Formats: sequence, C-alpha cells, structure tokens
Amino acid sequence: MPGPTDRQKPALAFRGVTAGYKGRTVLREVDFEIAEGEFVSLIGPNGSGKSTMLKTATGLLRPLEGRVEVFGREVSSLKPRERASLIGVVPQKLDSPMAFTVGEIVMIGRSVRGRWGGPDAADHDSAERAMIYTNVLDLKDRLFNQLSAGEQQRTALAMALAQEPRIIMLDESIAHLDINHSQEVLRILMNINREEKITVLLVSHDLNLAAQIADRLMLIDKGRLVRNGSPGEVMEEELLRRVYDCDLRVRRDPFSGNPVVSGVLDAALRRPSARKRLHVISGGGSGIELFRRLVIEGFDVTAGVLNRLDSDSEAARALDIAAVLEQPFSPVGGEALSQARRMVDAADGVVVGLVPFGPGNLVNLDLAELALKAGKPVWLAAGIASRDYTPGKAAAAKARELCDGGAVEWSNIHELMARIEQTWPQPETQH
Ligand SMILES: Nc1ncnc2c1ncn2[C@@H]1O[C@H](COP(=O)(O)OP(=O)(O)OP(=O)(O)O)[C@@H](O)[C@H]1O
Repeated sequence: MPGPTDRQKPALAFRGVTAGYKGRTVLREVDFEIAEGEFVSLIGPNGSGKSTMLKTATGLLRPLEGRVEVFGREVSSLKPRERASLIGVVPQKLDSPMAFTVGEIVMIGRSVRGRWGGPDAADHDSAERAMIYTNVLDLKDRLFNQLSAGEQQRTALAMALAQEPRIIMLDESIAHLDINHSQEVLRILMNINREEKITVLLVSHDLNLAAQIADRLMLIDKGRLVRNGSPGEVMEEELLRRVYDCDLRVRRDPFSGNPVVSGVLDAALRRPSARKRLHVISGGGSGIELFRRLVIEGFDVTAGVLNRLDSDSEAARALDIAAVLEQPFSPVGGEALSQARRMVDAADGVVVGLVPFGPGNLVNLDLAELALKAGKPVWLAAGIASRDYTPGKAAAAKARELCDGGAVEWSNIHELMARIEQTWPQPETQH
C-alpha cells in the first residue's frame, strides 16, 4: 500500500537524465514526470532510446547524470524487493533459463516481493487472478519454453501483474500478439489502469494504438524527448515526418476523433507508376542517404561526377546506381564531365546534395545549370556556402545563381521528398 507521504509524488520522474552504455551516450537530458494513475505511451523510431529509457527507469541502467525517481524514491536506492513491489516490467522477450511451468513463472512474480517462507494462500490467489486476467490459466501446467510467442508474452504480463506493482512498464510487449490477444491485453492494461489506478508506461511502435489507448504520448528521437503531450499534440504530421523521416499522413478518425497515422505504404506503392529519373550531384558522403531514399521511393537514380574512393561512389556501387567516376583525388576531367552531361540529359531532374565543394568538383554545379536551362527541376541543398572550400566562395555564388534561375532549396531529406512531390504530384490512390 502506498504510504501517505508518497501519494503526491510522481509515479516516475526523470530529472535531467543522461544515460547510456560504455562509451555510448544514448539518452540526453531527459526530463519528465508521470503522475500516479496515468497511462503513458513512449514512442519513437528504432534505436531512438526507448528500451534504454525503460532500463534506466527500472534501475537496470544507472544514469550518467541526473536522477530517476519512482514514487519519490531514487530508483537505484531501492532494495530488490522494494523495487518489485513498486515496478512490474514486461520485457520484449522473457527468457526462462530453466524448464519452468507457466504457474511457476507467475509465482516467481509473487515471490520477488520477498516475503519469508513459502507462498501463502494470498500469494496463490494473486497469481491465479493474474493468470485469469491474462487468459493463461489453461496453460498453467505447460512449460513456458514450449509456448508460442504470444502465450509467453501473456505469461510475462501475468508474472508482472502477480507482483501487484504500482507502475507497470511494458517494452513492445504486445508486438507478438494477434489482434484478438493484443486487444485483450490492452483491455487488461486499461482495466488495471482505470480501476486499480496502476500507472502504465507502454513502449509501442504502433502509433495509432498508442494514440488510442494512452492519456499521454512521449516522443523520443535520438535520445531526446522531443514532444510530451496529449495524442493530438504529439501526432502532428510535420513532427512525425521529421522524426520518422518518412512520408506519412495524420488524419482524424471520424468515429473516435483520435489521430490516425497512415499513408506510408500508399506513397511507396504509388511511386513506381510515375517512375522518374533523377541525377544526383553529391560527394563526401552527402549522397548516401539521398541514394538510399530515392531508390526506395522508386526513382531511377544516376550520380556523378564522383571520385572513385569517395564513400558516395561505394554507396552508388552497392545500390547499383549508375555513376560517373573520376580518379581518386583528381579534379573532374572533361571526359567524365561529358558523360555526366549525358546522364543529366537523360534525367527528369537533378538533386544537389550538401557537397563539400572545392576547385576540383565545382564544375559539377554546371550540371545543375544545364538541367535548369533545359527546363528541368533542380533541388539544391541549402547551406552550400557552409561547405564551400573554393577560392573566392565560387560554389556559394553559383548556388545563388542556381536559386535565381529556379532551383528549389531543401534542408533535410523529408523536405526534399515533399518538394519533389510538389513538383511531380502523385495521382490519388483509388479506394
Ligand atoms: N547494451 C548496449 N550497448 C551499447 N549500445 C546499446 C546497447 N543497447 C542499445 N544500444 C544502442 O543504444 C541506442 C538506443 O537503443 P534502444 O534499444 O534504447 O532503442 P529503441 O528505441 O528501444 O529501439 P527499437 O525501437 O529498435 O527497439 C541504439 O543505437 C543501440 O544500438
């Protein structure tokens, strides 16, 4: 039972938390509070730091800086049994080192609360209630290691519930469940949250589900909490496009009014029908992400002129992109340039990356000019001046000329894709 003094304390608080692994900082200056009884979902792209945040919240990982508090107590100061009575964790995957039955595993959840002596009637009741709740009572005598992934997930949830924690943290724990069981688990979570006031922190990759079920969403990107608010405040099209770096749409569900994300696949599927060829001027690594993205979006891509040892030429080779290559460390010569001109002639448009320009590759910008003169669109990376190593800042001057001549600037890949879409709109899909 919560003590009278910690009632007002947040269930979970991160105060200026920086955390990570040996030599690798993942979370940076994360600050938030979750009040007791809230249902919060943590969302963010792969590798953004969600699991790391959960590990830090449960005390598995000590912050490098800052403090993590659970019901007002610093999590690292909690004794194991105190921790178990406050925090229940459902991991992505629960490994059972020995041949335990479901019933035994769930009882472990009970025993980590650490009473002396064997389990009593109350412990058995609690374990059974948890198994009924999660619909694993029928599996009670089955070996955990022989269950399906979904059955294992429900057992892991039963184990956490049997602890009777005050906050339950789930790491993508419904990812393995079919629609019936995921709905069921969500109902269980909503019930324990609404009726028993157990605080829930759910890591989810399913943005729609998170928006549907949680009171609040926390969006994490590259280890920073970039938005913390109601689903309506977080599910903002521009923000999500930027963070997830993809083309998506946010609409309102006409029945529930909840924000619904969609359209990622639509856009990708539509692209090839309007296949266009783009010539990319890049170098110094500025082309790697461009190539990858444009190829995925279904464009025919050509590239050059690049130097043979440039990482962009490696990337072009790996992605099977036709590229004009010049000798390493040599200025772009006449032969390579005329080959690249032919590529620009055959392309529908030109994309210029954020290339470090020097005297040796400045001539590549003439290719963009050639396209403009032929009435083709040119998308030019903003900030060329910041990587201009030519005498007299010739590249910056040329970039200004290109903009005056109709080139469109872009500052990140998402913006580039949006600009291309504006120039070459895709037909609406038929439903
Ligand atoms: N034990 C570890 N040692 C070193 N780096 C790690 C470790 N675990 C995770 N990382 C790194 O920390 C970063 C964040 O990983 P984390 O698992 O927290 O992300 P996530 O948001 O949960 O990702 P996903 O959605 O893919 O599960 C990644 O770059 C990952 O490679």
